[in-house]
Amino acid sequence: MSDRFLLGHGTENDFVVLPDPDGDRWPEDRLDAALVQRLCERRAGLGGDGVLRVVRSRHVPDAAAVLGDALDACEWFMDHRNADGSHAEMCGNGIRLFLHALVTEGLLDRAACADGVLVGTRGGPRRVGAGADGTYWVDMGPARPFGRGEATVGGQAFPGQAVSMGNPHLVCLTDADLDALDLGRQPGFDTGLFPEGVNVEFVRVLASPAEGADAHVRLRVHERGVGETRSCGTGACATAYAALAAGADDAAVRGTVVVDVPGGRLTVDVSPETTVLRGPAVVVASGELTREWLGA
Ligand SMILES: N[C@H](CCC[C@H](N)C(=O)O)C(=O)O
Repeated sequence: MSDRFLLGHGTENDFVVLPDPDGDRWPEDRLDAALVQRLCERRAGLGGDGVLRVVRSRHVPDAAAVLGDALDACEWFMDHRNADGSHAEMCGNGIRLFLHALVTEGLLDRAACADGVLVGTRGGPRRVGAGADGTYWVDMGPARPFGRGEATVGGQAFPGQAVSMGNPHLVCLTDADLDALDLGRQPGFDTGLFPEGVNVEFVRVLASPAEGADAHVRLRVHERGVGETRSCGTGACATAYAALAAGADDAAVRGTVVVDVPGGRLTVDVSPETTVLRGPAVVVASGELTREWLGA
């Protein structure tokens, strides 16, 4: 049995990638929350914000329930876990790395990805494609606002917009000094609005968007099930929606937003119909987990 892994990232939101095409290397009962936590530890393990298992959809027990009629069209399934071992519905940086890993592992031809490949996720099917510039794009589906909330950090309140990208986000537009925020612990939030927890973005809207962009923002993010990360793809999409919506009525939320995250730059195209996320993906290294570590 191969215990091969890859390490990679999308704008420094990094993941342990476990190639498991036939579902026999890392079945659900082996890749449990405890092993995910150990893999993601940055000293005693490989280190990562989460784990991406690369597996054909037919080998994922809950794939039929989340994909429905799209099951046969999604050969591959992104089995994502947060660093704490929890499942999430969607991961925007992770799914770009997922497609890139399929290409680097020789399981998919990059040239066949220009028009996009349908990938299964626990948030449903998502189309992911290879850009001509070496980046990847993801059709993330429409941003869905679902109320107003408030985050608290160090006793300071930050009003925000609740937005679902399949997973829940609270986007707090603020003039505060983002670098002064202590995101070493989970910001306070309304558990009534977010009963399953929430990813919280703190966002500065910058002046003078770059050429071709309708808005330019900078964010820091505290991710559900992880902690502060260098980037969050679904968070960038939720943020782009909220930044554009702040100045328009919901029906007219449309535009291109440049999102600067601590780990790099993402671009998001927002429309009432859908949200397209664009950004890089890098496979850093590959290797084998040792018997010693696995048996530890
Ligand atoms: N922590 C998130 C999942 C990962 C999202 C993020 N890494 C991304 O790139 O979208 C959640 O529990 O909803």
